[in-house]
Amino acid sequence: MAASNGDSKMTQQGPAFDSNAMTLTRFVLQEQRKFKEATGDLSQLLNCIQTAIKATASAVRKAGIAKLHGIAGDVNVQGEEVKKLDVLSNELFINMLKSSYTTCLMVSEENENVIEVETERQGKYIVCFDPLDGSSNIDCLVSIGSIFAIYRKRSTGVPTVQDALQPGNQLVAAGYALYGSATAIVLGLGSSVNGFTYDPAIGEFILTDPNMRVPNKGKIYSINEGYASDWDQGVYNYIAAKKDPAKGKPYGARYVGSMVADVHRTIKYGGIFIYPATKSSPNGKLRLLYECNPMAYLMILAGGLASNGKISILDIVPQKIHERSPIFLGSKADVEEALSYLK
Ligand SMILES: O=P(O)(O)OC[C@H]1O[C@](O)(COP(=O)(O)O)[C@@H](O)[C@@H]1O
Ligand SMILES: [Mg+2]
Ligand SMILES: [Mg+2]
Repeated sequence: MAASNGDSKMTQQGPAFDSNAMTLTRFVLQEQRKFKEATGDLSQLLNCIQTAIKATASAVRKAGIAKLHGIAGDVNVQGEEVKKLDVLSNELFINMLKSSYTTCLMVSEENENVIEVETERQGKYIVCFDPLDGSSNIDCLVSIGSIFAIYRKRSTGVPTVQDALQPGNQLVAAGYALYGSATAIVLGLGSSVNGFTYDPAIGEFILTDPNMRVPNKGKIYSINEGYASDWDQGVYNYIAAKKDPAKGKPYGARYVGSMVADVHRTIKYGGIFIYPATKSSPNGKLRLLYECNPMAYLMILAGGLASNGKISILDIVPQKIHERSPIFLGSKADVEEALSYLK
């Protein structure tokens, strides 16, 4: 119903939805025509991922209340089992991806082995995903996210785990959802990275950050300094230099502890995000297939860099589905400078 002030654009919920607004659904259809992905398969897949993200966002926003009615694993007042968010989001992603009829294999952080899709529901894509990223931040209501990476099955015959072990330079598309002050999706597809914000008034993700570009150089470094005593000397020297006024204006330090939130800030503001190898974790902590590869793909598509300290993340040929990799990711000049300290 139009507001009484006669402005036909306003409704009681706020500005009326502009029916020409670029929604994520429309954007994907438009983009896939540009680079000739199969007839609608990719749109169908991304729509199903979008649905899993909307359902996860709804569960994230209610998590505190759900806990009021019983802790995870218990039964709440409605007699429903209160699932841990990462279990729930994992089930949502698996169910939505299977029902998209566009995937043949999945890798989830939460599942030890590859997830096979029954033959009658198989499609040509392989999706690696982290259904809930930033798990240490769930209970304190700090931003968390979901991450996905889409590959095409390149071999003929029955899908096997080998089909999932593709380097990031074979990615078809990748993206993440950020459950923060707003719910956002950042999608790397074709030749650009685009950001969408969820509008609850119309239940759609609207294009709000077209053609995202990471600044060539930033003023922020992001690393968990609690492990400083465990870092290689080169990392230690780089971070010390970022704090040393004798070496230029010191950088700000920001670390959320959710990769999606730290990477989103890095794309928006510039700077560098580092999860390095440490003496206790020689390959770092973050997983290659569903954390480092998708984030590296997005950062590089947005004009930045992503390295394991020696080569581009996207050139690493995975050996195992849950293998880890050190990662230096962000503004081109900042990553190049950091790498110069590792030699
Ligand atoms: O607490 P630490 O060691 O700094 O690790 C933080 C990192 O761990 C993670 O939470 C790992 O991801 P999951 O929460 O999906 O396991 C990243 O989101 C984050 O960047
Ligand atoms: Mg994660
Ligand atoms: Mg996770």
